[in-house]
Amino acid sequence: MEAVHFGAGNIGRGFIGSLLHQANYHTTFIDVNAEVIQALNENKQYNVILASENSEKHNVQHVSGINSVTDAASVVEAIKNAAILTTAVGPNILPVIAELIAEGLRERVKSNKQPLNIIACENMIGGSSILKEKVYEHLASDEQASCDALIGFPNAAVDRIVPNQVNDDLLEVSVEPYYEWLVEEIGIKGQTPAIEGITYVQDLTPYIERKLFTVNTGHSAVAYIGHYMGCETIADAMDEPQVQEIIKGALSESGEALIQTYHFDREEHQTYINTIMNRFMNPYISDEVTRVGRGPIRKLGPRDRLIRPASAYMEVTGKKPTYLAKTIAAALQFGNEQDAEAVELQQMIQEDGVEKVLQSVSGLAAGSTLIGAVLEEVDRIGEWRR
Ligand SMILES: NC(=O)C1=CN([C@@H]2O[C@H](COP(=O)(O)OP(=O)(O)OC[C@H]3O[C@@H](n4cnc5c(N)ncnc54)[C@H](O)[C@@H]3O)[C@@H](O)[C@H]2O)C=CC1
Ligand SMILES: O=P(O)(O)OC[C@H]1O[C@](O)(CO)[C@@H](O)[C@@H]1O
Repeated sequence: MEAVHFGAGNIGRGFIGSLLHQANYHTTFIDVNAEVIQALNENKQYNVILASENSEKHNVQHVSGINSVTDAASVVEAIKNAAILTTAVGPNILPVIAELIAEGLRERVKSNKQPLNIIACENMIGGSSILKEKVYEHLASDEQASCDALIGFPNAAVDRIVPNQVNDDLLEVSVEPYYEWLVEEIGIKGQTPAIEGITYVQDLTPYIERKLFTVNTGHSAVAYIGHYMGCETIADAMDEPQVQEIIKGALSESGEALIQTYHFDREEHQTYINTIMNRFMNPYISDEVTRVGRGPIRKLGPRDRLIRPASAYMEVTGKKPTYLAKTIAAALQFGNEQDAEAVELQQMIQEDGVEKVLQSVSGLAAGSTLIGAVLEEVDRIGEWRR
């Protein structure tokens, strides 16, 4: 069975590639990183190491790579024959890969009448649906109709912490033992792919919101507050009592919104939060706050991990959030010369001020309660300096 996976990075190799191998797929990774593609074609295997006491090693075999910059024709050929297509490239890259996927589908549906499921494994709500929209922009209406019959775009949520890392072996990747891959069954065309590790759910919304507004809200709180306080890693930040206080408060606020919206059991949700806090403190992982905070414009978006839970908390409780507002205030301070979005955000703040940025980037109404709450925390932020 052939799998095509876009993005041979941390999640691609360390999570999706590993499960595809265990499910007996040959995986063709598509990437723009020539070095990684060359290594995949030369080595034809790589190791995934579990970041835990025993450093358990999983050897992932039956892999190859195609450089989509230099060999688009081979990507089209691979898509024609694939039994599943997955992505882990980052939300901003989905529109970039859409045209090539459209070319592959255009050729595929002419001769291959087997269904194909395309699963975007990105930290975002509705990733596969957005990818479908972008792909369809490149297809004529008759081609779209053929795809409607055969090509599924089920939405998914993926959860596994895979930090940036430099290993002697370029392909080796160290990952936390925990993982969760949820796929919405309703979007599947044909049989559900038999991949151990995927949990199929009828309605993804409660699960992806629970994941994004707990794991990602919490992780970004640690990253932004920690970065503001001068910490380099998530582990350093988790050692700070103020970070602990803010993350607990932020997850209690997002938790309230989730519990009231989706009727999660209060005790079970607290256990979920505790598990996540322990994952952030995994001593076998070294994760930079700059990685976890990367792309602050995306993360300050209206539907993302900071603004959405803060707005939802206000909707269900009628109160203004304190700890999510502190986290948003810290996100607005996230300067990092290596991060194009961080640079752009700081420029926007300099030119227009925080209030305007919260309107344009976060979609908040001028004079809204949340803007007021964040501005109060921006004024107080100096209190957290170490
Ligand atoms: N690393 C993590 O802990 C987690 C990441 N995610 C999500 O997984 C996705 C990928 O994240 P990571 O693996 O951490 O990032 P990464 O940066 O390690 O991997 C992304 C890969 O995509 C490749 N890429 C960039 N442009 C491309 C293009 N046009 N065509 C093909 N490949 C291209 C890059 O070269 C890179 O190899 C993101 O949406 C992220 O939010 C989700 C859960 C956890
Ligand atoms: O990948 P993003 O959306 O930039 O988020 C930062 C990272 O921190 C996490 O929230 C937890 O590891 C990952 O899911 C993610 O890679």
